[in-house]
Amino acid sequence: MSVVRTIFLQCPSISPFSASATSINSVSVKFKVSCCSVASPATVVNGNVDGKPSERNEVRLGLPSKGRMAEDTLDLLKDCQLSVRQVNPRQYVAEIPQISNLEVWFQRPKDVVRKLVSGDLDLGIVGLDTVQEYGQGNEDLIIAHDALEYGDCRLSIAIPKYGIFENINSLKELAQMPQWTPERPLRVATGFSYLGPKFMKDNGLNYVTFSTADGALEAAPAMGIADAIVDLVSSGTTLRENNLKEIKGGVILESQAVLVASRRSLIQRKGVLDITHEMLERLEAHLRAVGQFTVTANMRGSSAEEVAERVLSQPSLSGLQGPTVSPVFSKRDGKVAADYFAIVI
Ligand SMILES: Nc1ncnc2c1ncn2[C@@H]1O[C@H](COP(=O)(O)OP(=O)(O)OP(=O)(O)O)[C@@H](O)[C@H]1O
Ligand SMILES: O=P(O)(O)OC[C@H]1O[C@H](OP(=O)(O)OP(=O)(O)O)[C@H](O)[C@@H]1O
Ligand SMILES: [Mg+2]
Repeated sequence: MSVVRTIFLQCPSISPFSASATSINSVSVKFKVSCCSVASPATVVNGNVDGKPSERNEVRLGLPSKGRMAEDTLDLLKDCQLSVRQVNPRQYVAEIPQISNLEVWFQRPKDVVRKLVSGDLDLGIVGLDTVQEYGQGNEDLIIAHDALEYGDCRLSIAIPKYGIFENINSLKELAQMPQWTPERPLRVATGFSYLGPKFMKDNGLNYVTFSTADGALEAAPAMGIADAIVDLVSSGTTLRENNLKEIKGGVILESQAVLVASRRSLIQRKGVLDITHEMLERLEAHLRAVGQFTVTANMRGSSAEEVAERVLSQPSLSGLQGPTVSPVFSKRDGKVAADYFAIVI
């Protein structure tokens, strides 16, 4: 448990002369991950030939080396008492002292996914969008934890608010626009060249072409390069500032950071399953504790039982178990007395 912040309570019914609340950093959680068999036939891939794990003894975890996920990932692991120790920031390999036999490798998010597929990494933390885009439905990739509660965004189609799109508010309406023909298809700019076309195809948009771009996609419609874009949206500010809008039925994927594992590694590489358990227990313990607090307050009373009774008379104060009540001793007129009791709930 670590102290994150202290608040002072003002609660007349328990008349505290002081109280503090400490956010709980972890609760006890036990996980069981099991893996049955490899669902897909073994393929020949770099570092992982015929489904056999490559020759190494260490378990490898890939983390984002850059971008917005990099710092948040290290912060989350630190909150789970899994501090990543990097000898120097230019080195791409690091360790987590609490887990022996684990190597941490810093890679671009898309390379974390590619290297999981190739067998050069066993575990990784990236956004679900990156797993889906670069994993392309590969059955070797298993989402071990699907909600690490940061990196929230959605992959969405956006179109201009103006011109021929002014009254278009749904994917259906977009698909039915007479403008799109084999000669003049809907032009979509996206960095998601797997998920974008797949979604359009699955939703019956036939006359569509895609162009790829790495950044500032929101400028493409105004520049006349594209009619629509498929990109990540979080607050919606970038779309708004560029006169674009999302449409009904146009969300391709809801994404946040996930822990992803290679199925073959879980089954075949010694230590991967145990390390995955250990990480899941720590992650879940931390995530479940978010928003829970331990409150310590000193209450006046004639006995511990009387104080406990008053606390328990308010179900919202009882907590999961407890309260713990202990006398607070002070010296008055040369005599030791306990007029107050410390409650912990
Ligand atoms: N605006 C956003 N808000 C929240 N999370 C986001 C946002 N944009 C992206 N993400 C999440 O963060 C991940 C990394 O995005 P980021 O833009 O930091 O890196 P990148 O796209 O790999 O790098 P770059 O954009 O420089 O090519 C994305 O895959 C997605 O899961
Ligand atoms: O809805 P918002 O909160 O405005 O966020 C959306 C923007 O965030 C991402 O871009 P990023 O900041 O990663 O820049 P990039 O285009 O260089 O990837 C994404 O590609 C959008 O452009
Ligand atoms: Mg980006």
